[in-house]
Amino acid sequence: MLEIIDVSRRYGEYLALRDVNLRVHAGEFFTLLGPSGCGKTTLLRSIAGFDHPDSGDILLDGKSLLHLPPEKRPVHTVFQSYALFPHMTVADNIAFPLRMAKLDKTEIARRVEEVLEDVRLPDKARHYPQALSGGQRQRIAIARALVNRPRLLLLDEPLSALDAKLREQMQIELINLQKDIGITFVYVTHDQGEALALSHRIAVMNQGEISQIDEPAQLYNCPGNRFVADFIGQCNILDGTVIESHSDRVDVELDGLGRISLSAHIPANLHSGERCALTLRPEKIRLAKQLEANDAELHFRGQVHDTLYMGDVTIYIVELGEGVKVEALLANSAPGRARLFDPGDTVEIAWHADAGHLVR
Ligand SMILES: Nc1ncnc2c1ncn2[C@@H]1O[C@H](COP(=O)(O)OP(=O)(O)OP(=O)(O)O)[C@@H](O)[C@H]1O
Repeated sequence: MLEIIDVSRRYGEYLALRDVNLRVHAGEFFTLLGPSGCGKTTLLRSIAGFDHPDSGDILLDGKSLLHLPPEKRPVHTVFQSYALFPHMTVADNIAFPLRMAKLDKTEIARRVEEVLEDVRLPDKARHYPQALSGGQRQRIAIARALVNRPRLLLLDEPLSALDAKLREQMQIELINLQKDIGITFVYVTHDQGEALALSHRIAVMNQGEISQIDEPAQLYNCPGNRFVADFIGQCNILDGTVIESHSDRVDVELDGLGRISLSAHIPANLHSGERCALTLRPEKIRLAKQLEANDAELHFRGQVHDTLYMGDVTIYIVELGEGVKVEALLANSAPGRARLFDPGDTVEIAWHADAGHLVR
């Protein structure tokens, strides 16, 4: 439905977008995720028409948007700051774009009522924005964006002004709202947790380029490169060298840990001598005083270096030798103690041979 084709944007010397290509499907909740300055807002503004690419094209249903000014594009943007008019009631705020479009009064009233139902605030029509909570204001801003029935809703960090509890509640509401109304969402955030929770697919951006586009679980479990592994969630990144690459497995010498053999999650065309890294999520690691041997697993012995008590879980940083440390995470399901092991304790750790994901 939305196609970004070879889009580049330069600000002076700085290349903010570099040959960006992506496709968003109709009805999809699609997220642009990346650290500050990676270009996600520039891309969103280019879709909205507030910025113009130097090269490339942006198509909606096969037609280029580039020659259209923002107000002529069938697209609406919701910003982090709600941008509601404080002197107007909620109903007047929502009606504003319809009045601009000179719709008749009964049609305006009908649509305002309908969209207030969509965002589940039908009784707030006569209130002023300052009488609403942050979450309610953002829902009204979304209602105002939806009232014109855009083909595409662009959302630029719309929840970042809300506190953590309210944010989670609004995330659930956004998922349900998008499902109910079926409009395509393109969402911008630097918060990886939010992206994983909300999106059908995520484009991870790094320095103006798309690093990987995938579904949340795929991005988390099978990162395509070190940047994605590191940016999404906690991750152990164990450097190594390819010893031998076969059609069905690869042998890798992990720095300070020795040789391992992997038969899944292997990048294509690895060659002997090439540097690589095993990416391994902390919750995939088993940790105990003693672990029974299991042929499917890789076993190591180490010493607890630090512990971090997080309430629900405790993170154990275990030194496996020669300065190689891994982070393992254990749920604190038993009541009472904050940690099972203390710094200095000798422990055994193990992970399934295919639990990690090899990247270049
Ligand atoms: N109008 C502009 N003039 C010059 N440089 C700009 C302009 N707009 C953005 N940039 C630069 O382009 C890069 C990408 O900016 P952009 O706002 O797209 O990043 P972002 O990923 O949205 O970051 P953030 O999350 O901080 O908003 C940044 O380095 C920024 O400084």
